[in-house]
Order: sequence, then structure tokens, then C-alpha cells
Amino acid sequence: MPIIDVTSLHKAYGSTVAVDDVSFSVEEGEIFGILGPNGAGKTTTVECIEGLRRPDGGSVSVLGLDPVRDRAEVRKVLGAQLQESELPEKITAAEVLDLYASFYPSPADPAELLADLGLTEKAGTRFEKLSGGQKQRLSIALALVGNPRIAVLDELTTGLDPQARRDTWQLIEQVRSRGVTIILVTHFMDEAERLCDRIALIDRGKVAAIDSPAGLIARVSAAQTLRFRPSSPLDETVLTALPDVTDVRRDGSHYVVSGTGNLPYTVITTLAAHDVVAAELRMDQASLEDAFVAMTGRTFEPAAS
Ligand SMILES: Nc1ncnc2c1ncn2[C@@H]1O[C@H](COP(=O)(O)OP(=O)(O)OP(=O)(O)O)[C@@H](O)[C@H]1O
Repeated sequence: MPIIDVTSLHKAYGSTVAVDDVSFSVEEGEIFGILGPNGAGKTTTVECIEGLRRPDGGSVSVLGLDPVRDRAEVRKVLGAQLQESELPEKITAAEVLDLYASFYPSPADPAELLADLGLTEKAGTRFEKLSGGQKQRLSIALALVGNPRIAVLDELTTGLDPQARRDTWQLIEQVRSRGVTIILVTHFMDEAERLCDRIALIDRGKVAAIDSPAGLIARVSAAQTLRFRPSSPLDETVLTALPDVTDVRRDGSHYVVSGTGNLPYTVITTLAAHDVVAAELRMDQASLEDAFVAMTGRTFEPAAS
């Protein structure tokens, strides 16, 4: 049973159409990604789910509730990550968490949440003195303090260094393992691929595709490419004769073999049978980025983080 249903959602700001006939549903317990370049309409979509914006057309249902009409009820089940600018600079991590906990009927234990997010030592630190990663973790804690069934996390690792990003990813997986359904808004392909069970690819206000990361990639191409240098001269026909192999070409002293199925196994065992070792072996597969380009005809412009 879907926990969130978005049907033919439309939202415009004056003459700018931000969301144009978007439909998807989110299943309980999954990490659902909304992935697209800057300005694709991701934030507007989740703001309609949060009840912060009223759709111009279509409908949104969160556990059977209308986010605008039943805003108070939806707030009890849905936790949203706050943007940095929304917090006062002088408030400490513990104070803000206690304050937000007081808004909910059965909140999480703030001290426990600080511990889970590795912020215990920073409990008494003012917001303005926290590092980017710590602020980000605090904003996740604020999204979770009401013990929500659904957490909406928007651009959660923008501006973080690589280590802090990986730590945040781990944290999100922990949150999901507690049974919280997560909507993850991101323009980072690697983040979506690593974390999401399913992804809605959004481009210019429309859904280009919805599938698992592997499913999206497989739609573009099931092809893999192996590149290697044979340890001794190779008769190409032993490779072209293999059913999984679609193409064999030479690139200087290397061979580039394309195909499907269990290509590495088939090629390497065949080479071994002919006493050839594949040196400097490298394998390439289509990426989520290739999928986006194939489905929208546009390159995915990386945003400045
Ligand atoms: N309050 C607003 N007033 C006018 N236009 C807006 C407003 N908010 C968003 N837009 C426009 O609507 C479109 C979609 O914006 P939205 O923020 O939903 O996209 P996004 O995919 O979340 O992008 P980003 O990753 O840059 O936040 C953009 O063209 C944006 O400029």
C-alpha cells in the first residue's frame, strides 16, 4: 500500500511551470529518490507533499490525508529537514531539539537523537558555531524528532566534504532501518544510486522515468565493456564467437570487448582456455547519468555545491 500518492500534480509560479503533471507513489519503508538537475521542480514537488504549497492541479495524499487541508495531521507523521537559514544563530543544538520535541505529542528522546547523530559533544554549542556537517546532521535530527513515519530530506549533502557525505549516507540507512520512509531530494547521481530503492527522474517539471537505480541503468543499456591487454597474441574470433559478446575492437595494445550477460566471466575463462591472461583489466557499465541523458536528451549539469 503506498504511503504517499502524487497524481497529476501541477504547480506554476506566474508563467513559470515548476511541476507539470507529476505522478508517483511511495511505498512504506522505502527510500524514494527525487533526482533531477537544478530547477527541475523537485523542491516544489516535495513542498506540495509537505503541505507548504497548494497544488494548482492534481492531488497529493499522505497516509490518506490532504497535506494542505489536513496540515496539522500531516505534520505529526511527516518530518521535514529544515533549511539552515530557518534556525536562529544563537540557539544551541540541544535547545533547538528540545524546542522542536515540544511541538509533538510523542517525540523522540532529544538526547538519544543527538547521540545517534554523533552530536552529543555539540549539545551545548550554538548553531552558528557548528560545522557544515554538524548543521546538516542537526537538521536531520530535527526532521526525526517528532518520530515521523516519513522523513523528507532535501539536498542533504550539498556543501559537505566527501567524508561527511559518506557519514550522512550511513545515517540515512540507519534511519531507514528503523522503518522510516524517506523521500530524498537530490541532484547527486552517486547519492541517489547508493541510497535509493527507487528514483523518480525529474526534468523540467516532468517525470522522465521511475525505477530502481539498476532498473534505470538497464533501460539505457544492458551493455558492459571490458578493456584489457592480452598477455600473448589473441585470435579475436574466439571472443566474437561468444554469445554474450556483441563487439570486439582493438585500441593499440588493448582490446575493448562489449557485451551483455556475465561478460567478465565468459571472456576471462575463454581467454584462460587459450592461455591468455587479461592484463590491465577494466570494466565499464552504464551509469545513472547515462540513463538521464538517454531519457531526457540533455546532459545533467552538476550544480555547484
Ligand atoms: N517561490 C518561487 N517563485 C517563483 N519561481 C519559483 C519559486 N520557487 C521555484 N521557482 C521556479 O520553479 C522552478 C522549479 O524550482 P524548484 O525549486 O522546485 O526546482 P528544484 O528541482 O528543487 O531545483 P533546485 O535543485 O535548484 O532547488 C524553477 O524554474 C524555479 O526557478
